[in-house]
Amino acid sequence: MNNKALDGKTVIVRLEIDSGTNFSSVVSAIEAAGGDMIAIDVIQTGKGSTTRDLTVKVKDTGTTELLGKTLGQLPGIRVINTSDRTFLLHLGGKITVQPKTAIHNRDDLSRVYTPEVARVCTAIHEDPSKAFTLTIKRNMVAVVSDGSAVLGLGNIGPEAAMPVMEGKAMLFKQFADVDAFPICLDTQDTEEIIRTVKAIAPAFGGINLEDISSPRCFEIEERLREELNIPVFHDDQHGTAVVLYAGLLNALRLTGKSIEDARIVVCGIGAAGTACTKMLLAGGARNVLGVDRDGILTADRDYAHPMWNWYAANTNPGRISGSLADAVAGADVFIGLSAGGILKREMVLTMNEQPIVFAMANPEPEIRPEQAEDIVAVIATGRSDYPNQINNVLCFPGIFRGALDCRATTINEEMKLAAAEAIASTVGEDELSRSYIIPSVFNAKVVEEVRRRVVQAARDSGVARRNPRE
Ligand SMILES: NC(=O)C1=CN([C@@H]2O[C@H](COP(=O)(O)OP(=O)(O)OC[C@H]3O[C@@H](n4cnc5c(N)ncnc54)[C@H](O)[C@@H]3O)[C@@H](O)[C@H]2O)C=CC1
Ligand SMILES: CC(=O)C(=O)O
Ligand SMILES: [Mg+2]
Repeated sequence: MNNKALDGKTVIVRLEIDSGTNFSSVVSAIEAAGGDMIAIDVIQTGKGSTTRDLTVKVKDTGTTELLGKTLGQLPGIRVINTSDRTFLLHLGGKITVQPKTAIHNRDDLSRVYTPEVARVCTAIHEDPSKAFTLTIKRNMVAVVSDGSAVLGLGNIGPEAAMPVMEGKAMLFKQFADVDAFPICLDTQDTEEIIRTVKAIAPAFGGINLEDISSPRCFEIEERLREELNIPVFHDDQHGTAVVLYAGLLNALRLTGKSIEDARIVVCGIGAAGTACTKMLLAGGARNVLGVDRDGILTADRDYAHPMWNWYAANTNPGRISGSLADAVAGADVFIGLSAGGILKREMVLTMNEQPIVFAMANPEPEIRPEQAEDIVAVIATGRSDYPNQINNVLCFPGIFRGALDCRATTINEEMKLAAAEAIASTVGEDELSRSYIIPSVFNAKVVEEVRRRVVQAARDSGVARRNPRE
């Protein structure tokens, strides 16, 4: 994986500098290592030394490492630590739990806690549906991962998955005022995950499964959907599919292509790639080719992965076989949900006229926009630092806001389609351009419109348990 993708761009180096040391040697060492000093803060001054934080712009991880080494070799200087701004932002985690009211006196205490709280417990015992009105269940979603497919980083385990899940919880709160709590499980056993999620479900109004690898993710989601009466949504499958579909509708509109006639290559037939394909087929696509590590999936082969047999039977009508390069030649659309850097410029050059490239692997896309933007009609990635961010963050806050507001028992196909149409519709005809096929995550209209249409779809399809006030 490319380390540049993980780099913080600015690092803070804390130095202890002996009195009498010439500071210009520090500045020269930073420049020699390829850094650019942009600020100095004095943290502490003592008789024999001063502690300073230097904020330095760096090009990549290599520069950061060289910086620490070079400065550490200077006489009279000790490097206390080097931390980039991203790491500083993660110190102690990114979220907290806060009470809604303060406890000022014994009267407050006896109402929030014992003895008065017992009356509320009894009321819920008599009518369990009151958990929705009298507990955090009404607005609380569990973000559950087993750390097995974290972004494109792979099976890095539950502790390492936490920063992503905390990030998802932040996005839920900021964009849709949904309270969400990250739960990273120390098991990758399908049955144990199902049992554990069912056991914690009473506290939650919805379950957002995240970064669980395929094929286990399919069974886990299916079983939990059957066995729980709250929405269970595997974000990497359905959140991604909803946003992909919205972006593709607009990119096709811009290029004058039709979904029925477009040759669409989906690379990475895992959780996201499979769900995106299902949505494309439901939307009318007739010429989809799936590609994974062993090449194009074809019905001429038998796969150990049961979903791939389904996939091969429902795509690739011409039973083409071959590599990613073979699949991409003559294609109208490339959708990458696989691994960074695997789509080469030479391959893009073989695509049909006005090619559409959605390189959605995170953190490193299948191809960087700067490598292809001059030869494509539209390019999108999953990242926040390029235009056209096709990322499930455009979907999951609004779809859960809608589902919680109408107390939906599930999130069904009708609600997903409504969410996709809502996202696509927030880009007006006069706004649509090659660098604006999908709204920004900061466009407040997105969550509101997704919520509104999702509530309507839930009501129309009979899964809403209440009619929310507008
Ligand atoms: N932009 C977005 O909103 C989203 C992006 N993603 C990204 O998509 C990627 C896949 O995520 P999931 O489907 O959740 O993971 P997954 O582990 O379920 O599936 C990944 C699939 O990609 C295949 N793959 C890996 N390297 C490949 C290669 N060199 N050539 C062809 N296929 C290859 C794997 O064999 C596997 O089938 C990740 O990078 C993830 O960050 C996932 C969800 C949302
Ligand atoms: C965006 C996201 O959920 C992923 O890359 O896994
Ligand atoms: Mg994910």
